[in-house]
Amino acid sequence: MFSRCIIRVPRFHRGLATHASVPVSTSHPAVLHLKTGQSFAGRSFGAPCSVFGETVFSTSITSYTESMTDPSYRGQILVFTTPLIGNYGVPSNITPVNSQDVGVTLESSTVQCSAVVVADLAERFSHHAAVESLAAWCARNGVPGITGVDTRAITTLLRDQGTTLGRLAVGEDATLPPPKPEEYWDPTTENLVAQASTKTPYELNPTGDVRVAVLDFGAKANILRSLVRRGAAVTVLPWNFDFNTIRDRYDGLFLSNGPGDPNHCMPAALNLRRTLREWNKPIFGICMGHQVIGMAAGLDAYRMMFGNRGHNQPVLALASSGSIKAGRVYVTSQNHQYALRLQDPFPDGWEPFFINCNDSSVEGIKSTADSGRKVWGVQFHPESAGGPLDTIEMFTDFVTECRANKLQLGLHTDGMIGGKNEVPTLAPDIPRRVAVAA
Ligand SMILES: NC(=O)CC[C@H](N)C(=O)O
Repeated sequence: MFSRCIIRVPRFHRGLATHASVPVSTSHPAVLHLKTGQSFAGRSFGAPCSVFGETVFSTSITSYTESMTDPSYRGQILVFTTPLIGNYGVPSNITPVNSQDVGVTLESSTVQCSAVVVADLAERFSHHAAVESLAAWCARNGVPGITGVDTRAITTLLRDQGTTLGRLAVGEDATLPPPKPEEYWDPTTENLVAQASTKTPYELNPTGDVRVAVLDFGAKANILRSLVRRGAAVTVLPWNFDFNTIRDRYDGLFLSNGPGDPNHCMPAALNLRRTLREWNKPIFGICMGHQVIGMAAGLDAYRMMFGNRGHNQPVLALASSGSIKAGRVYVTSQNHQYALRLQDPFPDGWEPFFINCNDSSVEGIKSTADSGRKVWGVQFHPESAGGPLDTIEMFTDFVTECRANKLQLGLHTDGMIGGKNEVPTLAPDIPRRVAVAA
């Protein structure tokens, strides 16, 4: 008998199902204006304020919490193409103390994007780890959102016109005419990396057996976790710190992701050019870090039409290295607006590593086998958070190379820089987030 279809509706966990602080039906009106002239009216949620930003879309179907706390989204109004957003709420962002402690559960300590645009905000949420709704979280972090707009139409426009400056006008502002073209704020004119980077060096997992310095352009927490989980002692440095002044203390250098135009990072690329000339240990860069490696190698970083943001970007490996096999396609997590220009010939000592299967943009570069160097850069995010873990072993490859390099050089022996367990410090006052065994 099929007269009654029984659908099991999961019970909301521990009474955590709530309504947003202000139900959308009674919230303020909101309008998303694009500099190209179109406007989309909906209802506001989150913080009741108006913002400017660069309007971009992401095709990810999960992980709105990770995307929104990714520092690379700084200055951007993030449009989710997935219609229902907020249905699993937001977890606590305080990390339980364990051996992989980098201080946060999500990708940074706060919401980084300027605003979010969703078709259908879920005001009720259900997840065992959720502690609040998306709307309440946005409100607490001063970030406005708009719901009830046709995100398919907005995405089609952004795809056809390219990434466009926008204004999310909320409340009374929503009744005003759209800003004039010259009134739109362009976040890429600012050095967003300088805002997102740590201001002072700090260490994670100082008892790790291999020492990795991280140039922080706005690093996602999962990048730091991925290094720490593989046993690295990590020193996080401000984006413009000249690593050359301390490089002899390290077994490897990592360059992180970061927001905005990579050309603002030219000072870091120039420092790196010297490192590449004079220091022969493993170097790995992700996204902004990859672009900085490319600029140091002599490649040009250009602005793409609408970039790649999502968790389903296929990339083809053109060379084998470590866990990566030439000829294989890997599905990757991405969030970028700029890319390295493919040029023929490539600079001496360098080769393309990956290419995007959709738009043929450069997805990775590496030093050639005969260059004597071990340097890799990838435009995508092997650390995921969110997205697929197809390329996560690139972190193992990097830390393994650092370790092998250290063994070759004999740095593992006692007597080097005060003995193998002593952590050389940059300055006595570097704060240490010391790992505590779980
Ligand atoms: N995720 C990133 O590191 C992004 C790099 C750079 N901001 C870009 O948009 O291309």
